[in-house]
Amino acid sequence: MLSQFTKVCRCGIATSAMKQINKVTVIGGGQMGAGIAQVAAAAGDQVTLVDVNDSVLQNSEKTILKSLERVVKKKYAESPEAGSAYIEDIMDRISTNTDVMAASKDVDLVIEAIVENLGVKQELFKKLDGIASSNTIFASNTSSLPIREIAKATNRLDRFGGVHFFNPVPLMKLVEIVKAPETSQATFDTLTKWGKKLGKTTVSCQDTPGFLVNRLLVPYLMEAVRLYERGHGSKEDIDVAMKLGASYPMGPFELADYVGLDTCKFIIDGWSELEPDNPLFKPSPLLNELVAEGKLGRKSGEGFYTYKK
Ligand SMILES: CCCCCCCCCCCCC[C@H](O)CC(=O)SCCNC(=O)CCNC(=O)[C@H](O)C(C)(C)COP(=O)(O)OP(=O)(O)OC[C@H]1O[C@@H](n2cnc3c(N)ncnc32)[C@H](O)[C@@H]1OP(=O)(O)O
Ligand SMILES: NC(=O)c1ccc[n+]([C@@H]2O[C@H](COP(=O)([O-])OP(=O)(O)OC[C@H]3O[C@@H](n4cnc5c(N)ncnc54)[C@H](O)[C@@H]3O)[C@@H](O)[C@H]2O)c1
Repeated sequence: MLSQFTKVCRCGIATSAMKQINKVTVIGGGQMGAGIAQVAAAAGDQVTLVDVNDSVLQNSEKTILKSLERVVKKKYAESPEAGSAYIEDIMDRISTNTDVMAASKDVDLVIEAIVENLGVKQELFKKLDGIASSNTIFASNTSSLPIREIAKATNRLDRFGGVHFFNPVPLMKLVEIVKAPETSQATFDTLTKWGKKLGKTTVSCQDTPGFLVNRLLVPYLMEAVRLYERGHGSKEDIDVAMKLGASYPMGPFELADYVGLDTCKFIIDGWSELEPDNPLFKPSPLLNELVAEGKLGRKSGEGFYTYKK
């Protein structure tokens, strides 16, 4: 049987066609998953947000609501009633679920934003592949892992791509769309169209380490921490220097705390394993120490800096 994702051209040969994404399951209710769910629902998609932990999902709903309130304060400054209706409309399109299998059975797209660990992501997609419709496209929001390696856990390499959002998702304008070697053109086009529907600018990436942005950003952040470890500048001065001297909105230490130091460590550990001789990817003793102490940045209340809870 031909799937919806396949059309027959006049010559009678089955070809893949771009499809419309309207129903989305987002797996992982942390900072990225909540943001992706928000922007997808704001663009009109029916969204189910999934996490293994119900208290995370309650928190995600609060985060989305808070973010929408900030959006509305600007967008509907003159009309608070229209603002409330806008929020209600979006929140109505988002449901939450801790049952990943039930939530992924009959949707157009499953996008994963769980912990940055290859084995955990592969295990998730292997299970999903068994229950999701053959029409469903799978995508990962990974920051640093090869899309093809994650996709290999499934039998749908052609319907698997990377969709890399940036933090905070509601404000950051870019999405990297990653075409792994077996990602079909139809899947790539569908994901690109979806990124644009969400109001983002998309760039096309090959499945190379860090895609475009992180291949440049990770060495920069690692150089900042090494500068500090060598005692060549305080973290406060380095942050001020990059904000005022290079016009970055956040300094490197502020940004690492914002991203989450556990995620930063997962990324650099993975890359240093892949290329142990590359000095740019050498792990940082200070980053390791902070993560071992549970200091994960803003989300845990302390990282390079301390935050009010
Ligand atoms: C040094 C350590 C080294 C170790 C690390 C090594 C490993 C490397 C790790 C790499 C990680 C990669 C991660 C990932 O794959 C890729 C990324 O996502 S990288 C992160 C990209 N993001 C950024 O670079 C963000 C930079 N920061 C900013 O752009 C801004 O600071 C900000 C976040 C937009 C916040 O702006 P501010 O002006 O500072 O703060 P305000 O609170 O005043 O906000 C301004 C304005 O925006 C509204 N707003 C803020 N947040 C939200 C939201 N979530 N939703 C809706 N609206 C929001 C806010 O209301 C304000 O509106 P206004 O009042 O102005 O009308
Ligand atoms: N933090 C960033 O700035 C950023 C930016 C772009 C991409 N990413 C990528 O997005 C992904 C998520 O990052 P984050 O910062 O949102 O992490 P996070 O720690 O905030 O959230 C991850 C969530 O996934 C949940 N989870 C873990 N395993 C799960 C499973 N098997 N099934 C369902 N839920 C599960 C956890 O309970 C947690 O709530 C990572 O791959 C990361 O590299 C992060």
